[in-house]
Amino acid sequence: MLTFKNVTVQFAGLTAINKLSFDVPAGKIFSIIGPNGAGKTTVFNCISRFYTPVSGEIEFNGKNLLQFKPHHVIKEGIARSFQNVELFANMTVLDNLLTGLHPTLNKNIFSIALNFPAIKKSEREAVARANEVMELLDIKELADEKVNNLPFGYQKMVDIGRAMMSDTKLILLDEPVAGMNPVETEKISDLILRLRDEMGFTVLVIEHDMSLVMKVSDYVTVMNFGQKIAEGVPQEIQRNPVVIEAYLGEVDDVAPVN
Ligand SMILES: Nc1ncnc2c1ncn2[C@@H]1O[C@H](COP(=O)(O)OP(=O)(O)OP(=O)(O)O)[C@@H](O)[C@H]1O
Repeated sequence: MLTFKNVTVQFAGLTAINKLSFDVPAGKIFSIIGPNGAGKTTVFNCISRFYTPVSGEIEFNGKNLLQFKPHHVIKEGIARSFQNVELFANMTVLDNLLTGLHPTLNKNIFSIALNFPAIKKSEREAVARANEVMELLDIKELADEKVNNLPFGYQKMVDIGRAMMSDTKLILLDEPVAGMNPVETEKISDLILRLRDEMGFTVLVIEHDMSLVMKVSDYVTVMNFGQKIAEGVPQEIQRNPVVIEAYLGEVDDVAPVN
């Protein structure tokens, strides 16, 4: 579904990503791990089209992603949840979810001002989609709750819910459990599995929490200094000495895989 081919990104002499290649298959959970500064967020910023590589290709469903502007990327079916929850704190859960549709709505300001019937219809459809998403997330009773009254774990769910609002195929999750307690982490890891299994999304995750990565991932790519140093299923990654040295700590510290 998503392919990086020899992608290189540089910032004023610093190579943030160096000839990186990987393939994210449709319907899978694919994780990118690596130490701080390895280049993981830069990968997401290339996919979102905030950054443009100096060389290499990025394809999404067979299309050249580099031809698109950031708002077109969303229309192509790629949605992103950010490292820090970026919701409208004083707005309700329902209204925050509705903002997830904003980039895909194609209405001009005059038809909105004149309150054309087509606008009423798309409003109704948007609210219906938000209700569907809240049902999937099991947070329907929170629809009218202001987001800043919710515990952090629920705010993250709303953030992910917003990414589910449009016609999304690939969801990018940037450190979805950063700052969460174990109960919240468990809830989000269950949600990530449901995104794949019950809702049919493909998920690309950046995460430092190894228990989550090992639990949810179909495939893991490991980056260090902008390069891919390993790739495989979680069990292979957990045993790979190069990965252990670069990232996971001493060999003796790594728990055996069940
Ligand atoms: N806009 C930018 N301008 C200059 N340097 C940048 C920019 N974005 C990223 N970098 C640099 O590129 C390198 C990779 O950064 P990136 O944020 O992708 O790493 P990361 O693996 O996501 O790290 P972390 O786990 O700490 O979030 C770092 O050295 C970073 O300082």
